[in-house]
Amino acid sequence: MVTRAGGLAVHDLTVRYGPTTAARRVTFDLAEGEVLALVGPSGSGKSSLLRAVAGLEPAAEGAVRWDGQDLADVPVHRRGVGLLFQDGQLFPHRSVAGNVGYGLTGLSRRARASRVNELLDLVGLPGYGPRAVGTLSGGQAQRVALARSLAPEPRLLLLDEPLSALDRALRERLTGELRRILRVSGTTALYVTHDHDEAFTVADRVAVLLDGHLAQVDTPAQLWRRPVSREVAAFLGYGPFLPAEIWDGLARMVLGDVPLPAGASTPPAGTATGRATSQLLVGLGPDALQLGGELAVPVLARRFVRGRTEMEVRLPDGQVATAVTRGAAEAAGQVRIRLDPGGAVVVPA
Ligand SMILES: Nc1ncnc2c1ncn2[C@@H]1O[C@H](COP(=O)(O)OP(=O)(O)OP(=O)(O)O)[C@@H](O)[C@H]1O
Repeated sequence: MVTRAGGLAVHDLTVRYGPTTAARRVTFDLAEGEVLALVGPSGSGKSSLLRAVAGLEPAAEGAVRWDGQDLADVPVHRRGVGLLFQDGQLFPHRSVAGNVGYGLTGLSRRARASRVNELLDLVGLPGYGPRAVGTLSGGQAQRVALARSLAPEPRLLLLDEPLSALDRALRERLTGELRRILRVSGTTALYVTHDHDEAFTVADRVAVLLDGHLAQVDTPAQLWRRPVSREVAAFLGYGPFLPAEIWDGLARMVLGDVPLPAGASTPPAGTATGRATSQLLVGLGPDALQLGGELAVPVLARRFVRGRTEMEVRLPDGQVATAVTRGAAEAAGQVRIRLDPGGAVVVPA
């Protein structure tokens, strides 16, 4: 990987707690102004990595650099990083303005008040300065915490599950707002979340951490269309996986043909166009199976969510998959399904 001169460079970083290796030889970089999300299942090492970048956890091996400078001997408070956690932990005895202005030292009273107002505008809470923090809703409190962490203009903002304590509707709304706020303020940020949808919304690139190792770093679109492995695809929500063979540039399997990804100049390793092979898997995405095809399959369960019916069906090979249709649909014991090839991905077996 090419390490850019500017911004953050994490190189071969390993984080250990006694015998437990939480992150193993992780390498990535982050350009100034870029937002990178770090996603992965619970226990995959996301927080440990973030803490090591902040300097809250020592690196067992490897390096964290900013603009080429090794930060190993730079203490947390001199790294120029801002931190925002799940519970923003506002100072309860300070007003909103007192919280936001907390890290603003060396400014005149007037300049400080003006900067606080600017930040409250940015996070959508104009006029909230005099409010007691105890009177804020959870979403408002988290926005104040964000304003406080942005106030001193940290060169790097580290966010660890900043929205996960909020309810789903609020989380979805604030995710979009967070993206806007980070863009407008030009903030360089590392954003930890276990929710890939949140990561896709907020970040320019997404890094998938699985069991302590970095499995893939890509743009959201590229990650979704071309997960590098079954494990990454499964984390993103693809599944079940069905064995396939390549024939003339198509992955052929029991439910139909799936084109190899656009731009895939060569088939995945171990395969050859025009020759049968058992080296591939097709992962079904959430919309890959639609009602109204040829193949009759038994229905195991049905639910109506967000205006569409999702049916759990049993595929010919015995695996359980989800077939969807718009609107509310009744299901007798069987339905006919078809594959939408655009909703499936091809990964190495
Ligand atoms: N202070 C600690 N002491 C010992 N082990 C730890 C410590 N902190 C984390 N671990 C272990 O390191 C591994 C990675 O944990 P980490 O919290 O970094 O994962 P995570 O991906 O952030 O998980 P989550 O999404 O659940 O917060 C886990 O096996 C965890 O049990």
